[in-house]
Amino acid sequence: MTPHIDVEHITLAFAGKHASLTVLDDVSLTLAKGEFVVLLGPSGCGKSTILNLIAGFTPVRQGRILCAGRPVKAPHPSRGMVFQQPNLFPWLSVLDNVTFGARMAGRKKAAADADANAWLDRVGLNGFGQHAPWQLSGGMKQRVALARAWLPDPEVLLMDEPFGALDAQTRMMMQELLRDAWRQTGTTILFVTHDVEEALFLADRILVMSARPGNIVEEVVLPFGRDRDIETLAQAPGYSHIKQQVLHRVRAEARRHML
Ligand SMILES: Nc1ncnc2c1ncn2[C@@H]1O[C@H](COP(=O)(O)OP(=O)(O)OP(=O)(O)O)[C@@H](O)[C@H]1O
Repeated sequence: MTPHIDVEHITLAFAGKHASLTVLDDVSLTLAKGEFVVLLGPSGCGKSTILNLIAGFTPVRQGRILCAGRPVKAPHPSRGMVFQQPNLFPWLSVLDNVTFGARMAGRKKAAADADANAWLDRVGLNGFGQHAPWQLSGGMKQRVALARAWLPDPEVLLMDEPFGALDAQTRMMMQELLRDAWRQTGTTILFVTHDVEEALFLADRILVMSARPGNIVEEVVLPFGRDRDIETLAQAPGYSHIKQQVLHRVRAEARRHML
């Protein structure tokens, strides 16, 4: 089967003041259509850089990236991005934040509003469309960011530690909400986190990266199926073993980074 996202032999260095910094060294990975893949790895190993390359924000210099068989050359609405900070426009209502991109792309307001309201409903924000961002909690703002990212019906969502700034309870609710939305839409997702339990709950497959220069050093296919209960997943056969395996690898790479 042709992969939906195909990252082939990417090497990338950033120019520094005195020398260049090689961040990615011959990285290859693929995502199948509708797959949920989580990237884990030490700080600075190049996880966000991979997302930026796939999004088209950072130009590919060595290697190539294909999305649905076509080379990625620039950002495109079919590849959405969600960041740790929701980055809402403070002067716009929740509804106008969600529809902003769609309206800039020329969609009629009534149609965009109808779709945005359906998304606000889906993320549990029914009735909040006319609120201002400052009237929302951190978790609610991030739900707006999810609705905004999903509104153009992207084929791929790139998520850079989207729940990293949330408290533990809110984070769990957001993880459940994300899994539900993903299962309904079938969007292909590449998700970056430092949290191994988050990865175990969300992913079909986990990719562990080495310390910089980053490369994929381990791939773990999770055997838990797609019906997962966040409260009982830890009792699933193999969970403890896989958690230990992934944690061990991530910590070993992080230690290597510190040396
Ligand atoms: N535009 C840029 N110019 C120069 N250096 C950059 C640029 N973007 C990233 N870097 C450097 O590339 C390396 C990898 O950064 P990146 O943000 O991809 O890491 P990360 O794995 O996502 O880290 P973290 O887990 O801490 O968010 C870092 O050393 C960073 O300083």
